[in-house]
Amino acid sequence: MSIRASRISRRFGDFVALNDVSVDIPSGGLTALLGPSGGGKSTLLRIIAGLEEADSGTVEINGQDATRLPAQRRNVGFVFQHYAAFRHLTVAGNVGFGLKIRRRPKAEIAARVEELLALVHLSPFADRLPAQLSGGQRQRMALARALAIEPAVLLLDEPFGALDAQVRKELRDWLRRLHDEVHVTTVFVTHDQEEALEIADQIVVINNGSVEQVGTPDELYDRPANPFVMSFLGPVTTLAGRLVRPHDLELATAPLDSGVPGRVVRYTRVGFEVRLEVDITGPGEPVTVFLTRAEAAAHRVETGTDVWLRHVPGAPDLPATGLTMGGAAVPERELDLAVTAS
Ligand SMILES: Nc1ncnc2c1ncn2[C@@H]1O[C@H](COP(=O)(O)OP(=O)(O)OP(=O)(O)O)[C@@H](O)[C@H]1O
Repeated sequence: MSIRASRISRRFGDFVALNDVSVDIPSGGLTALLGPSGGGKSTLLRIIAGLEEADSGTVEINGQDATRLPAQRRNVGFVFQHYAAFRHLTVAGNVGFGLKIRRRPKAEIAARVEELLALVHLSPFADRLPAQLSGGQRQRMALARALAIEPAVLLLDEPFGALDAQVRKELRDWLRRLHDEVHVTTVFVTHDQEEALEIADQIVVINNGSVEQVGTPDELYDRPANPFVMSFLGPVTTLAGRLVRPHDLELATAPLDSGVPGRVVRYTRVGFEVRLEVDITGPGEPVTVFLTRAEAAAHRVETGTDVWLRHVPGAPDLPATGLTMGGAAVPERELDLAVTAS
């Protein structure tokens, strides 16, 4: 079931949450709506679900105009970050709830619930209450419940947002595998670029109520349309007026052809990686360089080493001007790298 949102605008008072946004979501794919907090991702998802009305624009689901259809007639399954389970119902009861209110025969409900619990690996927990599950198990139950009604589309709003990093990672791998089995058209909201790059077939980057770029993870990473997309997808730094990625810089300890000279002022080991801060000779902000441990060892770099830097030919770069970080637009852990570009 494909989804087409065309020319969607939505204001809250004077605030423009979505400004003339158009998005095509292909049938059977896993699409991520990615962007900073407050950019409008959830509002767009809620408009697609029918939980929120657009001021203007249309929503088509599978070629049918759904703009005026109430949520319950759009055949969508929805999972939120904080999933509200029925506390007094068992896991099986929660998963089967949608079928029960649709008055499906008992035997059919039982069979479907069993099948779904197996799919989300919760069969042994069928008779537990939601309070007796871990956070990750509860989100899997939420997904099973959303899938129970056989929705045409599955809409997930930061479904793993409240969980710790390890569980998040496990669940996202699991969601990708689940999707490969079930193939229901799925749209999920995330502000985590790694989550989007890792599991989505298509990514829609949304910022300040507008679409910045749409593409596959590789397209976005290799050919970012603008400095915002490039800096949102990962760390960036500036060399000779170009916005580049810190691991796309070549480093040498002897003059390099068209290399920029500088001196290492900070050396930090982060797991398998070495992160350097290089003060450029002459004016300019320090440049961040990421090397593998082996590269750093081969060059014998340490704090105080004189180095030459060059951008690896063919790696993406953009003019460093016009980068609008605007407050919280860039994830916090990227900020210390991104500020060197502003
Ligand atoms: N009901 C509402 N009333 C007023 N403002 C709202 C309402 N819903 C959303 N907004 C505002 O619209 C903007 C977009 O919100 P939205 O939830 O779509 O962003 P988001 O990209 O999903 O962010 P997050 O990742 O933080 O959820 C935000 O600035 C938010 O404060």
